Amino acid sequence: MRYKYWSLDDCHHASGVVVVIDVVRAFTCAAVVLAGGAQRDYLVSGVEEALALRQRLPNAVVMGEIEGIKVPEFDFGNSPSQLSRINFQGKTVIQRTTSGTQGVVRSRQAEKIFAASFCVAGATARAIRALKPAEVNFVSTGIRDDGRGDEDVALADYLAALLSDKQPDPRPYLERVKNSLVAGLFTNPDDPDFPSADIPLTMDLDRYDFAMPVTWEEGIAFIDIHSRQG
Ligand SMILES: O=C(O)[C@H](CS(=O)(=O)O)OP(=O)(O)O
Repeated sequence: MRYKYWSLDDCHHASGVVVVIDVVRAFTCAAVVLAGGAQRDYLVSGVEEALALRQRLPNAVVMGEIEGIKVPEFDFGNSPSQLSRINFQGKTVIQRTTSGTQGVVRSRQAEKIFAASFCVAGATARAIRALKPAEVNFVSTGIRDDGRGDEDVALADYLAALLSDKQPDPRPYLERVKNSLVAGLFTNPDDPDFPSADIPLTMDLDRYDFAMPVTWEEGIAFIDIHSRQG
């Protein structure tokens, strides 16, 4: 299997099997709300788009952020520790984030997309392996010019090792999340936007036994419980 690495800047060229990665925090949040009972998690690019979709869909709530800060009109921010305390049974979630959902929306050449974080890593690797692809494309959505994004590249490296049957020790990969630049924002347990409890959740390897394949309907991307694999 061959592996290619992409960022938000060039992922519009990625084709075939594409794994869109956002460890801190969008796709940790996506897994949390699906595990918490959400029927569907729509992944959108714009704030207005998210709010308009909420108007159209029954039992819909919006979660996400701009640069990590909850949008006042949204129901929830982008904190997996806060979202893990909510019952999403019967709800449809609409998610808009600065990095993760943009990666999905921009990967328009992909034939198959998986949204991924460490808490669904094992199931994601199994779902990819079942497709027997010759090549896997990893989009690390957190990469920025200032050095941010190593937490996403760490997951790409870990998945590549898993897919190569190397039986990797996960600890050095998870250490990279802890030591990432973005993790340094999460020092205060009471910070409403960057609570310190979020980082341990983003490092909770295989917390959930499902992958998050993305489906498109009428031009809108979503993950739903019927698409779960792994
Ligand atoms: O809220 C987050 O963790 C980030 C904010 S940003 O990308 O660092 O501005 O968003 P996400 O899309 O979850 O990476």
